[in-house]
Amino acid sequence: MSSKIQVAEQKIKELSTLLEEYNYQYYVQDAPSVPDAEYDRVFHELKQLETDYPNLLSANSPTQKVGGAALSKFEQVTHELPMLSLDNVFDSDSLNDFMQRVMDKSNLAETAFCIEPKLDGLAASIIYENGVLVQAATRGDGLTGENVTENVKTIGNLPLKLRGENIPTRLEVRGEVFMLKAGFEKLNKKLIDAGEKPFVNPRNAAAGSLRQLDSKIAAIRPLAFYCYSVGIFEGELPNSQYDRIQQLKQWGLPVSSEVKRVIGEQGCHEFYDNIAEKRAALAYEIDGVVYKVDDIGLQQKMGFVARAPRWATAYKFPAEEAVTVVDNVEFQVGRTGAITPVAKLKPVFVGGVTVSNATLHNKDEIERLGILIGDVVVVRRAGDVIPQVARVVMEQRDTEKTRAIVFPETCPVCDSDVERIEGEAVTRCTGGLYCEAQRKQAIKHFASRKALDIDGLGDKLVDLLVDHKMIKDPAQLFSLTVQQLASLPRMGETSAKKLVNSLQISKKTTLARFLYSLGIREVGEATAANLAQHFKTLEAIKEAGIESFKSVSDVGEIVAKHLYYFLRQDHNLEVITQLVDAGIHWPAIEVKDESDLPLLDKTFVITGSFTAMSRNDIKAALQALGAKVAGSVSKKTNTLVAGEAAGSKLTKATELGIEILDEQAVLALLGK
Ligand SMILES: NC(=O)c1ccc[n+]([C@@H]2O[C@H](COP(=O)([O-])OP(=O)(O)OC[C@H]3O[C@@H](n4cnc5c(N)ncnc54)[C@H](O)[C@@H]3O)[C@@H](O)[C@H]2O)c1
Ligand SMILES: [Zn+2]
Repeated sequence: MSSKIQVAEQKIKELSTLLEEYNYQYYVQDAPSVPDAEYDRVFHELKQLETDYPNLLSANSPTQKVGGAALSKFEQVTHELPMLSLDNVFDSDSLNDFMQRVMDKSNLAETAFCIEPKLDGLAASIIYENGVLVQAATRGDGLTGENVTENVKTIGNLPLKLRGENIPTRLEVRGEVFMLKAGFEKLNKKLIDAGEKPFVNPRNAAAGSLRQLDSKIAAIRPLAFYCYSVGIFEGELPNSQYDRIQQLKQWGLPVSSEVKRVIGEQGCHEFYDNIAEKRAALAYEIDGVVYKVDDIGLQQKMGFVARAPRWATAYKFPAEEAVTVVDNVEFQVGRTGAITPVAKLKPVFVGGVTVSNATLHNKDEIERLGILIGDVVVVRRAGDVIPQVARVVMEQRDTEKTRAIVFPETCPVCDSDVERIEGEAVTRCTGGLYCEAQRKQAIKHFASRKALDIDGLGDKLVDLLVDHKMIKDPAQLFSLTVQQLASLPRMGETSAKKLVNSLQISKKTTLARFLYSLGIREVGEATAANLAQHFKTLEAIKEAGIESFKSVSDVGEIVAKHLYYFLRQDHNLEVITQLVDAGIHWPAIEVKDESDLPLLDKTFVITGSFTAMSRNDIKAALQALGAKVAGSVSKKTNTLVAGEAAGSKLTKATELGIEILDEQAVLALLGK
């Protein structure tokens, strides 16, 4: 034997063993370790070698077999007609070759094809006797399948009894058991919540659900079925694949509404493009299109090869999943300070594009995936969705080459500390005002209406100022000159002067607005007002500890921590000092003793509309007298202030017997 043949023989052995292992995981365990594209690649490599060295082709080769063996825990069913697989093509040239072969055989210039979506589930054979469902089986190895009658009977859209006329006395329909995408998501969520292992994809979820010994479990799984062919039958059926499917539909059997009959190549390509576009929006997964010769006579004339008919082929969509390696993990800081780990991948072609980055979202996701740098991973890109790491191929982990993903302790952009608050998935940079990644966002917030309310400083202008490196933080706004501003595109001297003027005006503010303007996470206007009222001075707030923050109304553990960490960053403190140095000031908050707070510990709710005072002003005035102002009526509410057109809150307050004040009464209470 020449050494070349020996090498080929060795390779064939290797590939066969690998495919057998993949088949076992896929068909027996319902849990594939590699994406279909990877399986198909190995399969085609083996097929090519066997074509090149026909003497090395064994009848036992995975290329000659269908599926996996039936599990012995099920009763076995012998198929009267073998259930085969389908040949695959991946490009339009190979599809054209297939069409050409059909046309050569048919001696017709234009042949009719029945085109069907290639449903991504598992094949089943269902036998009806005198219109009654008597047996259902999986494909198994094509000759022997598993008896899953009781489970199939639980499938919602499948009739137990056929309806209509001329039903064959015996009829075997074949089709796909699959799971709707929405049902799959729900099922996986349930499994995860119950601490169980989720399914890799809807196909495997359908297979795992159908092949349950307990039909009660199958019954609660969201399975569906579509017919796509007829096996054995005793009775009359049309002589066209398309007409047969329509006939099945008339007997009450579910069929896909996408099935079409077209003539010639042109129609076939159009159908493919059409459904490829629709794919993401379909309620179920499809992995390609199946082209079948429509004329049953011609089908019979063309016949079969070992594992597939010659009269049909599947044109598979570009794979949505591919295998690659994680070279590194980098950390990106978003506009709001969220730190996102991003996997740097060995570039891989998936979902029609080359992908070299995939987001890992956050720490929880990293833990869920169990991913390490150097791991072999499955990357998924479906439709326009950004690429994700779907899972780690644990079988291929090389512990010599992998290392853990370590989250940075400081922000990779500004070096401030990062925080991750318990119960939150996101890790954030606490640099806030200082962090370059968050700069624009921070300045826009600072200038916004409820913050410093800087007239004329819109989002676009902030972008320009930062892009032109004229400001780095809000404090630098106040040293901008008319000349500098006027040099910006689309900015005349008049607008520049106006802006400098409104910056000047904005310096006079309140402590509450100032606190709000700092953009501390989850510190909204109401919280800022409560903080100002509680602590009275900026100094007191800077010195407060977590517990002390928590004693402020509306401030819980999380907000307290955000406040505390923000004010522990030297960078942030510097910006605050610069702002005060730039002249930002506010009136001192009077320290009132408790006798000045007649509404202390009283909870008010305000609803409806008012004429003499705005709702916000009423709120502020009540708070100044020590009241708490809440958003909804509950047993804890003491008083409801109800203006014009008050609705459900008024009803509820009346039901609970809570004191109700109209506009006049509240004005009197406030001494206005
Ligand atoms: N990831 C893995 O480890 C792994 C392992 C084994 C197999 N696989 C995948 O499974 C494929 C092989 O499986 P297969 O033999 O079931 O072949 P297949 O899925 O490529 O094609 C045949 C099957 O298509 C289904 N089908 C859907 N719509 C149909 C329609 N309208 N008409 C006819 N049939 C339709 C039927 O179930 C039929 O049995 C591989 O190409 C690979 O993608 C993956
Ligand atoms: Zn930062």
